Amino acid sequence: MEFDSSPVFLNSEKITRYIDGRWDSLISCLETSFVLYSSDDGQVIQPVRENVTVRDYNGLLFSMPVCSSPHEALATKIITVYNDNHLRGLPRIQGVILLFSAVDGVLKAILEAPVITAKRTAGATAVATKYLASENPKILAILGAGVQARSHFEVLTHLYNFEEVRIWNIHQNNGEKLVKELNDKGFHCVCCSNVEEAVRDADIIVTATFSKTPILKAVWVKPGAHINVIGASNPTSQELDPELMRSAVVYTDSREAACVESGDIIISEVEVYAEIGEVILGKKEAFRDKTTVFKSLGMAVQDLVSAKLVYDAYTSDLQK
Ligand SMILES: NC(=O)C1=CN([C@@H]2O[C@H](COP(=O)(O)OP(=O)(O)OC[C@H]3O[C@@H](n4cnc5c(N)ncnc54)[C@H](OP(=O)(O)O)[C@@H]3O)[C@@H](O)[C@H]2O)C=CC1
Ligand SMILES: O=C([O-])C1=[NH+]CCC1
Repeated sequence: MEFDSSPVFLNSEKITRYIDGRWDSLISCLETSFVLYSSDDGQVIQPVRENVTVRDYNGLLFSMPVCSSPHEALATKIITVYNDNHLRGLPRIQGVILLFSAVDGVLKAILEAPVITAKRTAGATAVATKYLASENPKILAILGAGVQARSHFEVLTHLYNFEEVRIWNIHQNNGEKLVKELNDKGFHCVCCSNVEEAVRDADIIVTATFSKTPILKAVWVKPGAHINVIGASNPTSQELDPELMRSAVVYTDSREAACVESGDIIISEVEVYAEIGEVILGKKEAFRDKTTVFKSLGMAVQDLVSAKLVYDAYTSDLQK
């Protein structure tokens, strides 16, 4: 029997070709992944990710396995997160996603992780924002000016027509660089010199930084705003002050992960009200008129559905 076992290797450039301009398909896949995960009927098996600390170099190694029966697929994302890599001129997040057939265990593809991680995280935020933000949001504030800030800008301006987009970054020159890059493409964004100025009256806020301590305070946030908390993905880091966490209705992607991984939840001692999948399933309410927090940690099933979207587009292109 002939058996060609070679998996395809999809680098960032190829992935970008098959994922760019496909926000609606990606958002729809991610919505499905939230539903499958929160259905709790064994269709998705996703343990809490493992991580190893690289103490000497301020690094982490994450391993994120998952099986999705409806997709007949298995995946594992393996990434490193090195906080000081900007000093080396390297990305802080690197790695690969391995995509297997669940039917026979064949490794189908190896995909570079950064582009998918950027897009699927922003796409997941888009799903949460669609359910939790007020109708017709006018002001968007993004805290951070890195990879996630860019992909969140892209997806949220795809979904909404904002009157104002404000960006704040710890190093203002990097914030200004991003604002210039976006304005050169025809957008109109402003760079703010402090967080309070950036979030004043904002309807939607994104925190996408590597801060370990809170950067966003309750007193600065308009009641009823929706906040997507993307950073602080470990039990000792926070992006939001505990008062803000306690005054908001808190949603997350995975309750099981949030209770062991999210400093914003653990240190603030808040209850998770619902997984976003439970809201989509109609099991829990979406409080659009209250201040809401979506604590995003990132799930392997999001990587699986996104990798599959790219792989399927690539293989159907080959058959043309
Ligand atoms: N929820 C999820 O699914 C995912 C979450 N993440 C998390 O999102 C966050 C952003 O990741 P990503 O955009 O890829 O990273 P980048 O390195 O591209 O950007 C990081 C941003 O954080 C800023 N920053 C660094 N240190 C601090 C600090 N002490 N206080 C405030 N801002 C700071 C950086 O500013 P400057 O460059 O000027 O130093 C930069 O704007 C990280 O916490 C990461 O772990 C990432 C992937 C998925
Ligand atoms: O889900 C993910 O890929 C990550 N979450 C935190 C860092 C990377």
